[in-house]
Order: sequence, then C-alpha cells, then structure tokens
Amino acid sequence: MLSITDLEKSYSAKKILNGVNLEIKKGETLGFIGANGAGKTTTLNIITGILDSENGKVEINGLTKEDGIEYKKQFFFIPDTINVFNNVSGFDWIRFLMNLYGNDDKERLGKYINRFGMQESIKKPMGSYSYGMMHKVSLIAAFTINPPIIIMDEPLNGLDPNAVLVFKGLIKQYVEMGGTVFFSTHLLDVAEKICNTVAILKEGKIILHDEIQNIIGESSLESTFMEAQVYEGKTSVN
Ligand SMILES: Nc1ncnc2c1ncn2[C@@H]1O[C@H](COP(=O)(O)OP(=O)(O)OP(=O)(O)O)[C@@H](O)[C@H]1O
Repeated sequence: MLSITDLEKSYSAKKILNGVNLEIKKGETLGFIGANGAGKTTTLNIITGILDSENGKVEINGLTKEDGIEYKKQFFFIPDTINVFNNVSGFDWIRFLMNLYGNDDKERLGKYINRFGMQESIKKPMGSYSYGMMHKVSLIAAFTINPPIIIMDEPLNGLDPNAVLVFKGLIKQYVEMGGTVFFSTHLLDVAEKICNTVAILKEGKIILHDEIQNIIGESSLESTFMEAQVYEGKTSVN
C-alpha cells in the first residue's frame, strides 16, 4: 500500500532522516512515534509531497509524486497546523475537497458532521474555529472522502474526549471498509488502544515496526518506547 525506501533528508548540514524504510500494508492502523525532533513531521511531509527528500522513494499503491493528482488522490493528509481560508465555511471547504477527489457522498458528509457535533458551526467561517474544530473539519473531510490511506500528523491534538471517541469509532469503521491509517502521535496510551501496528523513528531510522501485541507483550507501549529510546540494540527491526 505505502512503501518508503531509503528516505534521506537534511536541514543545512544536519541529517534528519538517514535511510527511512517502512512498508505499510492495507488495513494497518499504524501509530508513528518518536521523540520530539525525531523527524516524524518531516517524513509525513515528504510522503505527502510538501517537502522533497535528497534520496529515497515513496510509493502509494504503485504511484509516486510524479504521477501528480492520481498520487494525491491515494491519500488525505491532515497536517498538524491546518492553514485555511478564514472567510470560507467548513462546509464549503469540505465540499471543495470532495470535488477535488471526485466524491459526492452528501449523505456520508451529513452523518459525519453530526457525529462530530458540528451541525451549527460547519456553516460558519473557518476563521472563527478553534484549533480542535479545525481538526474536526479535517477529520470529517477525510472520512467522507474515504481515500485508500489517511495520513495524519498528531490528529488528536485539540480534540475533546467525545471527539476522540468518535475518531476511534470512525477509524475502526474506515479500516473495516478497507482503509489504511498512518498517524504520528505522542499519546502512547491512545495509540495502544487504536493502532494495530506501531513504528518507532529514532536517529533518522525506523528502529522498530511490528504489530502492537508483539511490541508490548506483557508490558505497555509507553515502557516499550522508553526502553527503545535507551536500549536500541534490544529492539527488533522489521
Ligand atoms: N524547516 C526547517 N529548517 C531547519 N530545521 C528543521 C526544519 N523543520 C524541521 N527541522 C528540524 O528537523 C528535526 C525534525 O523535525 P520534525 O518536525 O520532523 O520532528 P518531529 O518528530 O515531528 O517532532 P515533534 O514530535 O516535536 O513534532 C528537528 O530537529 C527540527 O528542528
């Protein structure tokens, strides 16, 4: 589904990604974790075409950035910082995005607006939205458009507990219908509940990528992560 090979990226003289390799299979809900500054956002921005890498290759369903809009239609990306047109309503913005993806499922859109409790605010200009509301609008767009893979950078930031519950439910439904999810997070307890696989990025490489049961065993994702940060040699590499 999503294949990342030998990705390398530097900022000035500093190497951030030093040969990232990752294969994400259809049906995975992959939690992408790593310390602050590990390079998670940089990786996601390269996959989604916001940044270029110096080396390496990214393929989604056999397509690359060079395939243009067909590549773009393989995924929906929710960045950490969402820049929008302040005077456009959330509803018009989602309809615009749906058009881009060739999706016209108004029924599904209405259903997800309700699920996130955005019935009233969706018609208001996005300039009036809080950070969490902007994330809700993006999630409504993502799940309505229903692309092969949804990629998210810290999607849980700013979501209230009810929205987190809705988020979990929609991910489950989306994956059951054949979707794939790849998101970065620092919330290891949530990742442990939502994800079926986890990848840890450290010092510019993926040091571990496995099913969550294999990773945590009798322990917790938090303690596995802490251990991986200290004792890299003890972890397995896929
Ligand atoms: N435009 C830039 N110019 C220079 N350095 C950058 C730039 N963007 C990111 N970096 C550096 O690259 C490294 C990786 O940043 P990145 O945002 O990808 O990490 P992250 O894993 O997403 O971190 P966090 O968990 O804190 O969000 C950091 O050291 C950061 O300071």
